[in-house]
Amino acid sequence: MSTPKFPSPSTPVSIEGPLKVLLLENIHASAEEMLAAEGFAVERLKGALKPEELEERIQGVHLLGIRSKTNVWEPALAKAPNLLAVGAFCIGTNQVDLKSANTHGVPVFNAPFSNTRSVAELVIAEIVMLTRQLGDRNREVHAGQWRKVATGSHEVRGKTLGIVGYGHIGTQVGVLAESMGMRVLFYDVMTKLPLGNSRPTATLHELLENSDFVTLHVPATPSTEWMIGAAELSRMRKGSCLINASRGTVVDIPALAKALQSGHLSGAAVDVYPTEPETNSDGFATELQGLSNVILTPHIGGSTEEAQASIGKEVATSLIKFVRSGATTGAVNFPQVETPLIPKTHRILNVHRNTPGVLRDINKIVSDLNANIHAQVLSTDANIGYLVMDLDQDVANPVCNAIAGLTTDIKTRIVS
Ligand SMILES: NC(=O)C1=CN([C@@H]2O[C@H](COP(=O)(O)OP(=O)(O)OC[C@H]3O[C@@H](n4cnc5c(N)ncnc54)[C@H](O)[C@@H]3O)[C@@H](O)[C@H]2O)C=CC1
Ligand SMILES: O=C(O)C(=O)COP(=O)(O)O
Repeated sequence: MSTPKFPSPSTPVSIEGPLKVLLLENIHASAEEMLAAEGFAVERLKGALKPEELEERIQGVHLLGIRSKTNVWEPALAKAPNLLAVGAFCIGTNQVDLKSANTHGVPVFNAPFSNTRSVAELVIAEIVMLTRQLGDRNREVHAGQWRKVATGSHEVRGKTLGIVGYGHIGTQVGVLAESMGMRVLFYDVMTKLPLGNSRPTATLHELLENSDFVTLHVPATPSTEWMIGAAELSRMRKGSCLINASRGTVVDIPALAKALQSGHLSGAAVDVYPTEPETNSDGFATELQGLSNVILTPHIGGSTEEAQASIGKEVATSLIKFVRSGATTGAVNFPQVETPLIPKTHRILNVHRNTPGVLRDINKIVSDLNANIHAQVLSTDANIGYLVMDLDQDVANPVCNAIAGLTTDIKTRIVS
């Protein structure tokens, strides 16, 4: 395990003027509206930022909003000592160095459910498109060719769908597929409740060998990196199809291209790629371009108006609750604390290194100032402790300044 890098601020988080919010990647307007309504100064950009660009733009930012593209790594976090939180307006948080955000006292909030149905519906559409070769037929007629064929076209009814990753998206795909008469298998590293008539397979290989369509719904983790390579593709049934709307690092694309060119696979639908452009004005190239019965989409699985509006509201709500009360419920990398504000008190939020004696030092500061603690909640993880403390208003500032001066302090602020 790498030793965590802790900042040592020695002063509380400084917030002069309105809270500065930077929203990237065309985050839905609902988020900007909610955050601006709180009196925050919101800047909203359409594209993602490269790591070196983010290191520049993040300086002075209190709340950062991203989607799946912008990487938030340690160098950027180290240049944003006043960054309070990151909102990942999506599901996946693999683009954020979660451990570094944790040790910098920065909770990361995402929207774990809001776009799952959108992805599931895209996958169902792609299963039908692939089995009827609609992409090719569509292109041919647009080009003035009339190629009416049944060869290689099949009904989905009675075919087998194999789902890799039976989570929020995979389960919805399974239910929708069953409603179309498909047989559903799934492979997951966790024991899952099979919905409907779906059935788990003991191994990934068992799923690959018994499916007409394989769809991937796993997160980007070390265990899923390149999990579908040449060996796995060769285990898939001849004439079967692969769908990837999870992460680009799950599938070895050159190997997929070879499996398609050889005719081993009869089609594929790919929505995510190992590297993707930061903005819509950038070009894009992949070995899959020009191959027949291959559907290529620009990471739009979650891109519906319904999903984006819902995500915008959900993550903005989490960020506002954290700013106003310190609630970390739902943060993917932080100790979970949520406790109601107490009238006529000032709330101190303190993130510290999880070493013995910190709470003793903090409570000594409080008792030396004869302060009355109305409420105190502490939650810890391996690296940090997160303390929420409600004090009499007249002592909160000196206590906050003294706590921030402790060598174990990571981030301390008073909830205004
Ligand atoms: N293309 C797009 O626009 C979108 C892509 N996604 C991607 O889809 C992924 C899945 O989303 P959800 O279903 O909401 O996540 P989830 O966390 O509900 O489900 C993921 C499932 O994968 C399983 N899993 C993890 N590692 C595995 C492995 N090595 N082998 C087999 N199963 C494994 C987990 O146990 C879990 O059941 C997200 O992490 C994200 O990367 C999500 C939304 C939109
Ligand atoms: O929700 C996810 O994890 C996604 O991949 C969606 O990504 P996006 O918000 O479209 O950049």
